[in-house]
Amino acid sequence: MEGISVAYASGHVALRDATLRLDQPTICGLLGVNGAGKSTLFKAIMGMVRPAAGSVTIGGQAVREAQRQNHVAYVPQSEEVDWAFPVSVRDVVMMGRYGYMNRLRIPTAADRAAVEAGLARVGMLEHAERQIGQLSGGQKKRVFLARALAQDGRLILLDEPFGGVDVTTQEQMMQLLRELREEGRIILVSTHDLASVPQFCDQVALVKGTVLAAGPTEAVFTPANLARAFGGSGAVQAAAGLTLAPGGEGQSLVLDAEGRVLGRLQPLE
Ligand SMILES: Nc1ncnc2c1ncn2[C@@H]1O[C@H](COP(=O)(O)OP(=O)(O)OP(=O)(O)O)[C@@H](O)[C@H]1O
Repeated sequence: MEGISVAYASGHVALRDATLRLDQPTICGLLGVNGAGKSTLFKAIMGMVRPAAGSVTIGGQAVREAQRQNHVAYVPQSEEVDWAFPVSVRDVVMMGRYGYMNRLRIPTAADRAAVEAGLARVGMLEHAERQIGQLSGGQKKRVFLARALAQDGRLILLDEPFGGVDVTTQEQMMQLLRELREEGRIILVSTHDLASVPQFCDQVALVKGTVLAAGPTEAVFTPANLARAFGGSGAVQAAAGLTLAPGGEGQSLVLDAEGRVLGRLQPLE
């Protein structure tokens, strides 16, 4: 995305002159405080909001064309889903195949196979017949991940997929996302779990009304940048349960609550 600005009907400008380029298989963490504009950035990539300025291209194509070719899969924030809607887990995952179907939406054997494979990969086959509202928080996340898998998108957007999931589920989801990267996909994932960023994200993009900084984690996930994005390193540390300790040569060590070293941060230029 190149220089995009997005204003809502209320007149609120959620993003101004935001630029982000992801050009190889990667896991990029989208970080920022509540209201920073992360979901808005996803919506711009999905074509759900129209930028007032700037452009978004996916694989060199306009958003609409990339959508038509099913290149972009989206795992929404749980709050955006109507869980009372009377559909089963399998129905939701099948929605990932709609873009491949004609207007009558009659699934082919390939569509069914993709759905079963997606359900199996996230461990939700045994729950396939359940109404989506009956699932636990972690199971709900898995269902939408399975929908993205069934869609077979080259770019996968996940809006806070780890919120409210247990440690084991989070680790399984992260492992799956690593596999998807190895398959050549680009993963853009918003998260408030800063502690997992150094091991999980190849790249980070810091958002605060724009993209403040983006690039390789070791270069961008720095104390100074985090302070810019989150308004003070003390707040970051408290929010993430992180501690920063001097690591020599101007570097900082990121320690978790138990004092384990999670990563090493380079000083900001
Ligand atoms: N439909 C809307 N109409 C008006 N303002 C909106 C709308 N959606 C979002 N906003 C505003 O735009 C800003 C960015 O919101 P956005 O949802 O992109 O933030 P976010 O970074 O995803 O936050 P969170 O971490 O809480 O999910 C916020 O100030 C929000 O209040």
